[in-house]
Amino acid sequence: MTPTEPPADESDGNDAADPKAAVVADGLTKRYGDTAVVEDLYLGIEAGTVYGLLGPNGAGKTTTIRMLTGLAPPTDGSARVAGVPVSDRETLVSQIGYLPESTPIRGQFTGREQLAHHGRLRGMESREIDGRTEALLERLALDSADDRVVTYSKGMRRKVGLIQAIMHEPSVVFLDEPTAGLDPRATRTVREVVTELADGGTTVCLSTHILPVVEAVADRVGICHEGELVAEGPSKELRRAPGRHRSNPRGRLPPPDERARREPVIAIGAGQRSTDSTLISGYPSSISIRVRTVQPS
Ligand SMILES: Nc1ncnc2c1ncn2[C@@H]1O[C@H](COP(=O)(O)OP(=O)(O)OP(=O)(O)O)[C@@H](O)[C@H]1O
Repeated sequence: MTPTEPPADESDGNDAADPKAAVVADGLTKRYGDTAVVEDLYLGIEAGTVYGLLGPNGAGKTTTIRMLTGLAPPTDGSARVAGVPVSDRETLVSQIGYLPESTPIRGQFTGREQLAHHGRLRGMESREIDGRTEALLERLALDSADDRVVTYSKGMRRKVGLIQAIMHEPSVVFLDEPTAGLDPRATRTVREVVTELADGGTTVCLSTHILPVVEAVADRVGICHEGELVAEGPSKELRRAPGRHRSNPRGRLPPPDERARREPVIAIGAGQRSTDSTLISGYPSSISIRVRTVQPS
């Protein structure tokens, strides 16, 4: 059972009837061949909040987002986003925005042209496209909008992708590693934009393997490990053991006792009884965390 699986005695275990639920996943599973890369995922994201999917490389974050955006059909289970079943991608696209892990680039276009093209695909009027584009280019400090996107740096492409994801003012936005390739200043701006979206009533679901990003913006956090949501709870209850650090810079695995001291501990549900503990190993990648799954005592 995943940490968020509804108790068996709840009416039908489906939050879709809850008007506050913008994203509901009900036993969502994705298998490739015999391998389950996302397994039995139960998730409910309240409208107007920011949800962070945190986990190391290969944990299943992108696959989860691709299922929730209707791009990867689930092998099992179901999900609704903004009240729309993810199987109905045609209806879903008007409700959602999506920043994929690799920013889609139309090499022959300038940044401005790419955004205008996307706006038209989303049914926006020219005046609306122009207004939103100018406002967001300024907000994200992207001043090369008339250069061809093929000449953009990774960070600039990320900004174009983010504008594309939000310019049509969707009710739910999915951001896959939104701060990847951004410098600290741009990272701060993106965090602010995410917070502003939620303040304006937009629901944001973002994936990252960077703990401070989640701590800064997310209302709730789900920790993915090997395709399962191993812990879930309010981000303000994330706890890191003092004095522990992130990773071994040389990428060598230290001895187990030293490893245990070095790895940050995340406990969700502070002050509650710990029931088990799972080591999420990411060596030598950028996240290596021990998760203590807790439940009320
Ligand atoms: N089309 C596919 N066919 C087979 N396996 C796949 C496919 N797509 C993803 N996987 C596998 O599913 C697992 C989860 O991948 P996913 O990209 O969802 O993880 P992630 O948490 O987003 O990782 P990252 O942070 O590196 O992007 C990985 O082991 C990956 O190799």
